[in-house]
This record gives sequence, structure tokens and C-alpha cells, in this order.
Amino acid sequence: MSDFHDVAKNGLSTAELEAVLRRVGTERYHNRHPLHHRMTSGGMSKGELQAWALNRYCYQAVIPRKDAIILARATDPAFRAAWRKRIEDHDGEDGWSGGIARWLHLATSLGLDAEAVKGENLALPATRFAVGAYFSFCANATLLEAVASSLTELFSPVIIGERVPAMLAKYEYITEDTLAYFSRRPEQASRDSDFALDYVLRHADTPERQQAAIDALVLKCDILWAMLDALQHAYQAGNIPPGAFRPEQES
Ligand SMILES: O=C(O)c1cc(C(=O)O)c2c(n1)C(=O)C(=O)c1cc(C(=O)O)[nH]c1-2
Repeated sequence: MSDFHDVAKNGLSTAELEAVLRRVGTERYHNRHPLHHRMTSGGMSKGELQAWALNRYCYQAVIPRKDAIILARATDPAFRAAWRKRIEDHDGEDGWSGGIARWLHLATSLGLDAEAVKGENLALPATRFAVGAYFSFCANATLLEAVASSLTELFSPVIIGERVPAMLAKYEYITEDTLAYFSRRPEQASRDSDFALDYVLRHADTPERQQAAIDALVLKCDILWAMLDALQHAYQAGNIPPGAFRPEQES
């Protein structure tokens, strides 16, 4: 395991910076989390999968909001024209024909009530804190850091490629329709992460900015990791916080 602290102190070439950013994903992305492995090995109960979908809705819901903050902070019209596609992907034409609606479909296909999911108040406290941290980071860090924090999307096609076939194979109540959300994501994520990576490599032009970009990506991996830690603690180890979603029955 690498220590990413101070890795850019002597300055990195563009190729070296890209290699470090990709190494962050190899070592710290949430496809290394034990919950992901349990999910793909078929070991999660339906209640746990419901909890995952319900909590992850909070993340989905904040994404177009953090992208709108990034949009507002960008002074370059060409940057804004590219970045606004992310909001369109999630909100669709009318708010409910994009990725958020498709995530809601995933959650309701698992048996959850749409209003309960949309309300977000049954999510774990740690989920809400993690999602809030992502939003605040994008609002308060530099634009370069906010863009760099989106670079986990470089790795999301990998986790989606692991998750979708395994879920279809291991859980008899999960169908392609349940997981329709994921069918568009790899293509969208590649388009978005190519753009974001190019931006980061061009704008991280001092050792300090390079380190800031690397730290932002590490922080984002930590946010995704913390969300899975919280789910595991609550629903595998049985420490559901008061007020949080409780599965009706284990199967
Ligand atoms: O399925 C996943 O594990 C996963 C991970 C991530 C990510 O790495 O942040 C995103 C998504 N999905 C996703 O669907 C998505 O729209 C998305 C947007 C962003 C972002 O930070 O802007 N990450 C992700």
C-alpha cells in the first residue's frame, strides 16, 4: 500500500501524476471494500441490499447538486458546457427521467417505498455525513480539487462490471430491469472522467496543486469507503442506529 502523502513534493510529470491518480483507485477505491465482495459473492440478505440502495440514493441525489456548485464556480464557458451534461444525465429533462429516477427504480424494484427513499431520513447518519462532506468539499475546496474529487469515476466502470453480472447471477429476485441504472453509467463515466482527468493534468501545474489533486481523490475514496463501512456496521453487524431503515424481514 502506498502512502500518498507528500508523493508530489518534488513535482511529477503529467504521466507520473496520472499514474499516481490511477494508483489511488487501485488501492483505495470501494471495490476493495469487504461489503462489495459480500455483495458480489451473493452473501447479502435482501434487507441489506435494500439498505444499500436506500443509502446510496442520498449519494445519487447529491451528485447533480455538487455538479451545479462546480458549474457555478467555473468561469470558462467551454468547461461549463461539458460539465452541465452531468446534471442532465442525473436529472433528465424534467427531473425524473434521468439517473436519479433510474436509481429510484432500482430501490423500488427491491421492494422499497419510493417516498421513503426520496425522503432520505431513513438513511444512516454516517451516509448523510459522508454525502454532506462531498457536497461541502466541492463548494469550499478549489475548483481543481472539486474536479479531482470526481475522478473516482475513472474506476466506476470497473466496479459496475464486477457488480452487475454478479448480482444477476447470485440474487434470483434481481433482474436486468432492476439494474437498468448501471447500463448507461460506464459510457457516461468514461466521457466525464476523460474530461476531468484532462482538466486535472493540465491545471495541476505545481507540486502543491498536484498534491492537492491527489489528496482530493483520496478523500473521495474515503467518502465512498466510509459509506460502505457504515452499512456493514449497521446491517451486517446489527448496529442499526435509532431512526434508520430497518428491513422488514431477512431473507
Ligand atoms: O456504482 C458506483 O460504485 C459508482 C461510483 C461512483 C464514484 O466512484 O463516485 C459514481 C457512480 N457510481 C455513479 O453512478 C455516478 O453517477 C457518479 C458520479 C460521481 C461523481 O463523483 O461525480 N461518482 C459517481
